Amino acid sequence: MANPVADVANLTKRFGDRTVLSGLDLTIGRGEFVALLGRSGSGKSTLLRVLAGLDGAVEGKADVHGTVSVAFQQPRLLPWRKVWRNVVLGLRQDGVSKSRNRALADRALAEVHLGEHADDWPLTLSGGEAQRVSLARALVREPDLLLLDEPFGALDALTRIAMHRLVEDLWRRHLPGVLLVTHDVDEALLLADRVLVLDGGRIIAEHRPGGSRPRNPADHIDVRRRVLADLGVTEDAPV
Ligand SMILES: Nc1ncnc2c1ncn2[C@@H]1O[C@H](COP(=O)(O)OP(=O)(O)OP(=O)(O)O)[C@@H](O)[C@H]1O
Repeated sequence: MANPVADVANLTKRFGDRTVLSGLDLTIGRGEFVALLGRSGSGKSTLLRVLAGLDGAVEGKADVHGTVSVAFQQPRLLPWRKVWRNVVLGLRQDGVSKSRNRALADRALAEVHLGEHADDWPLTLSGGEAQRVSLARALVREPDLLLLDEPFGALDALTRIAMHRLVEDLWRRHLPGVLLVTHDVDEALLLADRVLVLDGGRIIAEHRPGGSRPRNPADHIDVRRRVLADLGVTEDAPV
């Protein structure tokens, strides 16, 4: 693949005598939105942590070409810092001058439609708003690769739909690459160019829902069935 944003080859990760990732290969192209599905404990979060540079003790290659940011299932905001200060928490390590912080925070918060909440305290936010602050904190670094670790899992159904639209819109406008870990097959079919299934420490299947966006998962019933079969699920039940 030309000019990939992430390049993983023959990646192996062990915890003690347990091998979680085993010779895994994965390339994410510039401009691609990739979703990763897999059973609980299959190593999805482990792969994200390795790509985020949070866990370097691996064999093989896991290169990200550019900046990488992560948003997790829980927003992980510091309650004693105002919203905008939470957004810029990671910028110091990037060597960004403190004097630019407020402007960068305001811009990232505007991207997630929370401009008016910059001076609020995190505990006054709804769950969906807190998750959008977490997203702004990831966006403020202008990532080449955005890693999303089940970021919508804890949200109610309506907020989740709004977040899907927001993330798809952000990706389309200016995110070079997205890797979304999810348990929700429909979410993967809605958002991703490629849906990957992780099992036994490797990617065992790849599906491309295709079609025009915004998508309707109901238009992709055949792909859905194949993905579920790869996951070892025959019923239309949550994975
Ligand atoms: N720091 C660690 N020390 C030991 N084992 C770990 C550690 N982190 C993860 N593991 C193990 O690695 C395996 C994969 O974990 P991981 O969190 O990557 O799975 P996952 O696919 O993200 O699961 P889930 O869908 O439940 O979040 C699990 O068996 C887990 O217990």
